[in-house]
Amino acid sequence: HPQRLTATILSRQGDVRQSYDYVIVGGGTAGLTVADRLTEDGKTTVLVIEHGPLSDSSDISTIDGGFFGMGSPFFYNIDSVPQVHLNNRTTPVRIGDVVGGGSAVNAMMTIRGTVEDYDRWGSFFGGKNPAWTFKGLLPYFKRAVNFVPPAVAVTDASKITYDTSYWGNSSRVYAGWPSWQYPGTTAQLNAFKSFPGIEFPTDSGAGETGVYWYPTFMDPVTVTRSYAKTGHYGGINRSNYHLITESKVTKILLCGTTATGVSFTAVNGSSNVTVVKADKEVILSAGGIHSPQLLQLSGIGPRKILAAANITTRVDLPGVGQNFQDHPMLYATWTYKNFSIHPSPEDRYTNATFAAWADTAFAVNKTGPLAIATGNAGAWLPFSVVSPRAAALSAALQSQNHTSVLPPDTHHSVAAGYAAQMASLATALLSTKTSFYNMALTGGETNGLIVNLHPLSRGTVNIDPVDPHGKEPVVDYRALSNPLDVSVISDIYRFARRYHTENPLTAAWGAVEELPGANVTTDEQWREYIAEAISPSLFHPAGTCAMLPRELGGVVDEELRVYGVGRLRVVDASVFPTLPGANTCQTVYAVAEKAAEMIRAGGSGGSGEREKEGVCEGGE
Ligand SMILES: Cc1cc2nc3c(=O)[nH]c(=O)nc-3n(C[C@H](O)[C@H](O)[C@H](O)COP(=O)(O)OP(=O)(O)OC[C@H]3O[C@@H](n4cnc5c(N)ncnc54)[C@H](O)[C@@H]3O)c2cc1C
Repeated sequence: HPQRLTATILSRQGDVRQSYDYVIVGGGTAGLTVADRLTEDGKTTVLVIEHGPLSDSSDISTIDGGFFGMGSPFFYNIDSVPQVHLNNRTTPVRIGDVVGGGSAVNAMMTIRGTVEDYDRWGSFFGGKNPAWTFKGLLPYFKRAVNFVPPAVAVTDASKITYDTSYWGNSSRVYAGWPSWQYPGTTAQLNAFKSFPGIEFPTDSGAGETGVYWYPTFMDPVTVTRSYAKTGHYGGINRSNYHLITESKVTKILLCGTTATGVSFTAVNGSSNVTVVKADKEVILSAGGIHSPQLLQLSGIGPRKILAAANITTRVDLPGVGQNFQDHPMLYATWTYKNFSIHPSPEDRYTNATFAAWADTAFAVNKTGPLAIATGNAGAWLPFSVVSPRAAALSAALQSQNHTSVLPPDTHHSVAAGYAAQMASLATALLSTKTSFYNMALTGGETNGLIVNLHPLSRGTVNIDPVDPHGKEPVVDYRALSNPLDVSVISDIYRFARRYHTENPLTAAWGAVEELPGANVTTDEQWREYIAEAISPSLFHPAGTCAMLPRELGGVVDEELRVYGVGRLRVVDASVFPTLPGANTCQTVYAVAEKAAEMIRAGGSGGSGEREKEGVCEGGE
C-alpha cells in the first residue's frame, strides 16, 4: 500500500477556494474518514482544515510498545482544572495535534464495545431506530477497518482465535497482527478460567464481554501504524479533496441559524482571517475537547456560559460542552517473583541476547517483540461477574439523587439526560453483557493497569470566560464527582487482587502487590488511594456534543445534525452519548463511516432555518 502524500495539500491560506460543498473542521480520525468518503465520487468538493502539521515522523509510524509518539510534539498543551475529588490535582489532557488526530498518536488497540453499549445509544431515542444499535453499526465497523488475520504460526503458538464474520476487508485502515507473541500472554489469559462467569469470545469484534485477543491498527505488510492519514488521505489523488494544515478554525459562520462556512487563521505567522463557504454543510470533527469549544465560540451553547464570555447566543443549546466523559485509569502493579515463562517483555531490558534477537527479528523480518504495540489480549469484564456488591451498587445508583452529583447550575434537560444514562447503567451493573473492567495483559512479570469502562461521573468542557478566543477551553473531568465511581473502581480492584493472588493458575508466579499494597483494604483506604492515584483520562474524551434527544440535553440528533442549526453536523467522539466499554478509535471510525453515508444521502440536511432577516457572518 503506497503511502504517497499525493492528495492536494494547500500550503497557504490563499490557495483555498472561496467555497466547497463541504468544509470539515479537523483532519483527525473522523474528519479524514468523512472527507475521503465524500470525495470518492471525484466530484464533491471538500476542504479539511487541520490545526496540526502533516508529518511522516517515525514517532507516529513506529509500532513498538504502542506509545512511541507519547513524547512527541503532536499533542495539544492543555491541563485540566484542579480536580476537587483528586486532592486538587490537575491532569494533562492528551489529544492529538497532527493530521490524523488521535489515530496518529494512540496506542493502536483495535477494540469495539459490546452489543449493549451501542444498543444503549439507540435506547435514549426510544429504541425504535435500528440505526444506533450494535446490529445497525456492524456494517460500518466492517467498512471502517480491514481485518488481516494473524499468521498461522502465531495463532497456533499462542492459541489466538478470531472470526472474520465481524470484520470487513475493504478499508485502507488496517487491523493487523504481529506475527509473534510473548508466550506468557496466553497463560495470563487462561488464568481467568479460574473464575466463574467469565466468557472467552472467539473474536474481539463480537460485541461480547470476556477475555479475548484483539488486533492492532497496523499495516501488516509494512508493520507501521495504520491510521486516518494513511487510510483516508495518503495515496489519494483527487483534485476535489483539499487539506490545509497548521490552520485554526476560529468560528462557524452563521446566516440566521444556518451554517454557511467557517473562518480560520494560520497557527503560526499571519493573523489574517480567511473565510471559506460551505455550499452544502459544515462538518465539525474537532474532537471531544474542541468541537464543543467551537460551537460555543460560534454562539451555539448554554446561554449562561456564552453570556459570561460575552458571546451573543445564536442558538441556546444547554448540552454543548456538558456530559463530558473519559475512561479513568489506575496504575495497579503486581510483580511476579517466580514468573517462569520466557521470553517476557522485561527480558528486553535484562537479557542482552534476547534484546539483540528482538532487534534483528524486526530489522530482517518485521517480526518479534518490536512488532507488538501495547499487546493483543485483555479482559473486558462485567461488573456483576467481578463484584459481589453489584445488586447493592445498582440499587444505590437507581435511587441516587442524580442532580446532586452534577454541577449546581446544570440545565434541567442535561440533568434529565444524565438520569436516563444512570438508569441504563444501573441495569448494566447487573448485566453480564456490559464490560466495566478492563485489564490489558502484558505477557510479562509486571501486570495491572486497570480501566473503568463506564464512569458515572460527568464533567464539562467550556470556553474560558476570561479569554474565550485566545485560550484553550476549561476542561473539568469532575472525576469521582459521583461517589459511586469509587465503589465501582475499588471493587474492580479487589477482583484484580483476587486474579493475581487467589488463583491456582497464577499461584506459582508469586505475585506481589506493589501498588497500592495489600494493606489497602477498607473503603476509606481505597477512596484515599484512588483519589491520589487515578488518572481521569485514558485519552478518550467524549460526550460533549451528545447524540441525545434535545429534551435530554442532546446537541445532535440521530443524523448528527446540530439542533436548531441548519447545515451543521458534528462527527467525532463528542457525539457519543455514553462511552462504549472499549478504547474509542474503532467506534469513531464506524460513526464517521455511518455519518458519511447519511451526509451523502441527506442532501443539505439540518434543522435550522435560513432566516432572511437574520445576521449573516462573513458576508453572504
Ligand atoms: C495517547 C492516546 C492513546 C490512545 N489509545 C487508543 C487506543 O489504543 N485505541 C483506541 O481505540 N483509541 C485510543 N485513543 C483514542 C482515539 O484515538 C480517539 O478517541 C480518536 O482518535 C478520536 O477521534 P476524533 O475524530 O474524535 O478526534 P481527533 O482524532 O482528535 O481529531 C480532531 C482533530 O481536530 C483538530 N482540531 C481541533 N480543533 C481545531 C480547530 N479549531 N481548527 C482546526 N483543527 C482543529 C485536531 O488537531 C485533531 O486533529 C487514544 C488517544 C490518545 C490521545
